[in-house]
Amino acid sequence: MSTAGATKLPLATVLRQGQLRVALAALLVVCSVVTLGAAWQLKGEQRHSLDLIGRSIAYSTEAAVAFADDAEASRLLAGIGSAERLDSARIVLGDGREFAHYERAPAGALDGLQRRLSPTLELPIVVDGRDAGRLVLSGDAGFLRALLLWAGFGALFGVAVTALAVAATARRQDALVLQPLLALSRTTRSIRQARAFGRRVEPVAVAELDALAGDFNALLDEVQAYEAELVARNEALRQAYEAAAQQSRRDALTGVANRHAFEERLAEALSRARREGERVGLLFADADRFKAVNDEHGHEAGDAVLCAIASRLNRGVRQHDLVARLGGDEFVVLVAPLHSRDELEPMLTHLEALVREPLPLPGGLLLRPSASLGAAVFPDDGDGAAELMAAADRAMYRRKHAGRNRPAATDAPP
Ligand SMILES: Nc1nc2c(ncn2[C@@H]2O[C@H](COP(=O)(O)OP(=O)(O)OP(=O)(O)O)[C@@H](O)[C@H]2O)c(=O)[nH]1
Repeated sequence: MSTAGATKLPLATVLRQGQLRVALAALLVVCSVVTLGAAWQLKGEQRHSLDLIGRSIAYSTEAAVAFADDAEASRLLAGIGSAERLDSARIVLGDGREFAHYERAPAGALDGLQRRLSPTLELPIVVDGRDAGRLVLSGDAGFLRALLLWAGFGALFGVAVTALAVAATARRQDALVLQPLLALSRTTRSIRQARAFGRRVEPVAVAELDALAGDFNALLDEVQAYEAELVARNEALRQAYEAAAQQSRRDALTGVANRHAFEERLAEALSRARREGERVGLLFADADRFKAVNDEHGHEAGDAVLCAIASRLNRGVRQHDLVARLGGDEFVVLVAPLHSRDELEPMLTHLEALVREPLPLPGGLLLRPSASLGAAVFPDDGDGAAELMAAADRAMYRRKHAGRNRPAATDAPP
């Protein structure tokens, strides 16, 4: 049976309706059986007593019939009939004539029904050994009416007691079954909405529901552990990604920015400078006679010189300037923002002096690295990155050819 789309009934309604139906059906069956049983039993008793009353009347009226004293017969019928609460009593003679008659007065609205329910009895009246007539009696069904009334009251009382009992049972079921189920439902919803997997369902009194709550909490334990594992994995991945991203922007030998990172920063600095109307300085540095260092002292000494140049350039620039190695023995410095190109010449001199500091190497070797630097300025020496790089490179070569390590003019006048 599919219940998709159908109106959903609350559990409380289903339980209460079920209980009420069962209780009322049981009440109806009990009332019916008790009432019918009592009626059947009473009717038997009444038939028996009507038989005794009939015999008594037949005996008492025998003389009146024998002497054709209908007045006496009627008096006797009325006396016994009213004392025994009969509906009616008649004496009918053998030729069919009514000899004497008693009829009680009608009793209320249900009198007709009562008379229909009344048992009847016919007895012969024997005078001197021959049939002189017959006695026709109709008993009193008032007891049946009373019984039906009592059954009705009993049923009403039973319905009231049943309703109270169902209400009390429903309250208990509410506390033991419905409320825990509703709490489980509320907790599930709030966990789903807030993704709060740390919440737990409270233990409950009913064993099966408590087992359900326990299973639910165990499931939450697993979800929480799984979520924590995912968070840890994500964090590890994020850190690995960041380290890789950092790594991809660093020069492996010297640790300063590589060409890729430098080109990005230069492009950003130029677009900002265009927007804000600022200047950007670009320094190009090339180690002097570096090949000779490699050739005379070995590749490791050459590497040490490259690392020293990188760290000395880094030491000599402002905090927000960027030193990068383009490759081989070539370095660049991004000076941004630059307020005046006059700032560059002292910077070049300072950096060259820093690079020239003696460099002790393992084995007691003492080298004096040197580098030639040239500068270019945006927008004076070029509008784009390539033009600026070329201008700075030219300035560096002029300086190098003018005599390594000696200050040289920049590519364009200030
Ligand atoms: N040790 C080392 N040497 C490198 C590295 N990359 C490039 N080189 C060497 O650097 C040298 C570059 O020499 P050049 O710039 O052509 O010449 P130079 O001797 O510096 O001459 P000038 O610039 O005219 O003074 C070459 O011999 C390259 O083999 C590196 O990572 N480590």
